[in-house]
This record gives sequence, C-alpha cells and structure tokens, in this order.
Amino acid sequence: MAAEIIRIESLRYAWPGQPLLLAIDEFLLARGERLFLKGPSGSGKTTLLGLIGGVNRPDAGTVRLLGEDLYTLSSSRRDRFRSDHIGYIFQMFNLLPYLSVIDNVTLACSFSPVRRERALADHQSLTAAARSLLIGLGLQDSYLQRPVSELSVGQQQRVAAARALIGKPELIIADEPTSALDADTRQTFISLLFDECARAGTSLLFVSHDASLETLFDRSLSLGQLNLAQRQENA
Ligand SMILES: Nc1ncnc2c1ncn2[C@@H]1O[C@H](COP(=O)(O)OP(=O)(O)OP(=O)(O)O)[C@@H](O)[C@H]1O
Repeated sequence: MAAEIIRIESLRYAWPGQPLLLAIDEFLLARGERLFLKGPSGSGKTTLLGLIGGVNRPDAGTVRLLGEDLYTLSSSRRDRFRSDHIGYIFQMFNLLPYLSVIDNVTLACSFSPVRRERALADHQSLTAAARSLLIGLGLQDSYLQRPVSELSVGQQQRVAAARALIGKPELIIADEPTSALDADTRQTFISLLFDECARAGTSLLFVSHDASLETLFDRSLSLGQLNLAQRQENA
C-alpha cells in the first residue's frame, strides 16, 4: 500500500482553449496529515481538487490516490474508487433538504459498499454510525430525524462533515467549508472535524481563503508556491 494518500508527479493541466493553469512537479499528502491549501480566487484550487478526485483528466503527468492512477480505471470504477476513499465537504454543503439528518449521512454508504462495511464493523447499524458521528460533531439528538432544511447553517455543515466521514474514507476534501460560518462556529467546527479525522485516521485536504485557520493545520501550502505555471506568470 502507498505510504501517502496523494502523490502528484509532473502534472500539467489547462482547461480547453485556455493557457496552462497548473504545472505541479511534485505534491504529496501523507496518511493522517491535515493540510491547509490557500490561493487567490481563480488560481486553480478547485481545478486541482477535481484532478485529485479524478473528475478532471491531467493533460500530462500522474495523480495517484492511494497508489492508484484514477485515469487507468474505467469511469465506473473511478466513480466507485472516489466514493470508497474520498469524503467531500463543500462550501454549500450539497445536502438533500427533504431528507432527515440521519438519512443524509447514511446516504454516502449507498454509493460505497466499502464504507458501508466499515461503518457496520464499528456499529450495529448505519443509523448508529451516523448518530455517533453527528453527536461527536456536536449535533443534539433532537435534530437527527428532522429534515436538514430545518437546521441552521452551522448545523448543516456538521451534517455535511458527518456524511463525509462515515465509513472512514482515507481522505476528506473540504472546499471552503467554513465560509458560511461565523468566526466562533468556524473554530469549533474545525476542532470537531480534526477530532473525527484523527479518530478515523483520515487525511484532510482543506481549501480556504481564511488565513486565521492556517496555523491550526499540520502544514500550510499556497498553490502559488506549488504551481510552476503561476510562478512563471508572476516572474
Ligand atoms: N469548467 C470550467 N471550464 C473552463 N474553465 C474553468 C472551469 N472551471 C474553472 N475554470 C477556470 O479555471 C481557473 C481556475 O478556477 P478554479 O475554480 O479552479 O479556481 P479557484 O482557485 O478554486 O477559485 P475560487 O477561490 O474563486 O473558488 C479560472 O480561470 C476559471 O475560469
């Protein structure tokens, strides 16, 4: 098994008809590492996350997740691999508003038998696994059967985190997950997220503009430092 969760080598990527956006010679994310990735708007952070998740195809070079080059897999195996090994937390949560809190969380296991089995190895049911995460993330029992549309923004973000964490994926990718939260809720959310990642041995790739969070992480990286295309542009 690969020593690192993500290994990028000699990556080159441009959107069709546009100049070179990303040129990354090497990037590694270790198991269990919590990395803060920053960069100005339009610098290519979300594009890079798409390359890591096998949504965008590199023009050159390789992106390996757990040692696997996603673009050597068929598109259905690639989708499965992504669901098995990555949990996503988005800026706008992407929850299903009419489903209950618990159902939003357990839904992640419908797309991944691997995560379903892992959740059931530790708990008697998927509902119990979801409940344990939600309580760990600070959501009270009385909210768990309600439709998520009845929750506050901060509460919805905890549901999104529980959905990403259920079944212990090796990697959580979080794209601006705290931008809708106020400063206090943000710090609490991050510290609860860290606790749950540590418990599951999950690595965290956290993209944000919010420099106040940077020092909380094991490592902080600016995409400009990493990206040769941007360095050449700025030279
Ligand atoms: N689907 C797409 N098709 C074509 N160009 C795109 C597409 N998505 C992004 N781009 C372009 O790629 C560049 C980088 O965009 P990207 O969303 O990766 O930046 P970002 O750093 O995540 O920005 P932000 O912080 O504002 O979310 C931008 O110039 C954008 O216009």
